[in-house]
Amino acid sequence: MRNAELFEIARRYMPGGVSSPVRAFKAVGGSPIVIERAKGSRIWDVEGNEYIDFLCSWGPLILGHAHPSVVEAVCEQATKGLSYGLTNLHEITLSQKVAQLVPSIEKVRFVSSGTEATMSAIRLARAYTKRKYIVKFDGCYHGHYDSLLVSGGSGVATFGIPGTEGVPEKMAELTIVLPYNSTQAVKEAFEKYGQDIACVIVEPVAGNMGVVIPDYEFLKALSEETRKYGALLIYDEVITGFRLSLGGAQEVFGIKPDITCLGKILGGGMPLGAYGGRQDIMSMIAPEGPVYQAGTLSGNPLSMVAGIKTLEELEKSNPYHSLENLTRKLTEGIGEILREKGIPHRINAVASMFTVFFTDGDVTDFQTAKKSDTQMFGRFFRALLDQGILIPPSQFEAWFLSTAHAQEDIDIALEKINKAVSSL
Ligand SMILES: Cc1ncc(COP(=O)(O)O)c(C=O)c1O
Ligand SMILES: N[C@H](C=O)CCC(=O)O
Repeated sequence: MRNAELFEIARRYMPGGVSSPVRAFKAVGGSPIVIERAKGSRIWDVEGNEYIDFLCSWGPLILGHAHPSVVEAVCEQATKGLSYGLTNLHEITLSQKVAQLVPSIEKVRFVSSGTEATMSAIRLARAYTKRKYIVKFDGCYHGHYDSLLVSGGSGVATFGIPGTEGVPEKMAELTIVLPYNSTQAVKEAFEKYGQDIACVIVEPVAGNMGVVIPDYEFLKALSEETRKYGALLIYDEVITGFRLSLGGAQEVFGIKPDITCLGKILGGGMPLGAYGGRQDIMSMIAPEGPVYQAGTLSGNPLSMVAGIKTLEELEKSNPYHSLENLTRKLTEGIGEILREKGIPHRINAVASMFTVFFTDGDVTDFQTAKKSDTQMFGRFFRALLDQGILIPPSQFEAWFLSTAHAQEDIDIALEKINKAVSSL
């Protein structure tokens, strides 16, 4: 069956035909492709069309699709049991590895998604500080937990959804939303509400309004203000963890948050999230402390072995420098193509994640990201798809590279992007 026919069936039985809104291609038009298989840097739809994949499952696949050693570990584990409901050997290995790699983490709790990680981290911060308010930033996305949907990025931004439908007003009122990269706004908020703020949660490099690079002074101010007022600093490293470096954004910027949320790469393509931090904070979690958080499938052995193998591969090859170089070649090439055609754009890139914004102004926060020409992005997306290039189906998301992408993929991709842009 063809993509469109299958998606019609999908629409009949799943809201919007999808399991997560961003997959519906609504912001770019046309019918979504339906995926059959993937390997390395390539992905194929049910019609047999091959694409070079820069979506990379929204970030987890830093080793590319179906990396042999990850697949082997998962297959081997599957023969030994899919879930135990009790502590397993692999959880112990992965917790040790996470504590060893991520500078701020002494203890870690595994959950099944990034959303669970941020939701639980907020609960923990509120319990630790005995305060109610949380601070988040306009255009940052931290999963779909009630308190964090306010002014969210990702699909909330893509579809222009307020993010508060179904969220009790009393809950939404406890979230203070500030502009990303505004040190002044942070200082003013702390002057006004400082004694009631439990935590600040931030994407240390924003990925969900498209990639936005943090001003170092802004990150420093978050650290200083939270410390000064006794609030906790939560780094949501669900995207940046193990993507910017083995120790994540906190290692790159040399700033230790109080709590770190992880996901995506941590599970190497299997469902996995985690939150961790200092001993004194983490010991508030049940059964050591009074903050309840649990999960039937938490610490699932398949996710654990996929995560362990992924981190081992990253440790072995330390691919960050070459990933960044390859990303630079791609972004410089795209920049050249767009410049030649006179198409206004900005490209924000950090390590192996980047976004091409169709705007003639710098993108430093959600307000400036929103100035992008989303109609142009839609045409660009579809022209690329026709050429066999898959990118995130929204202006407000990040493209990713993996270690499976080779120079040859970049050369082919640039040729195809050139053709696509000529047809716009
Ligand atoms: C920075 C960030 N935090 C949290 C989440 C939520 O993770 P998940 O989709 O696994 O619930 C995402 C992505 O969805 C994310 O990009
Ligand atoms: N931007 C989101 C995560 O980073 C996209 C994943 C999703 O919502 O399905």
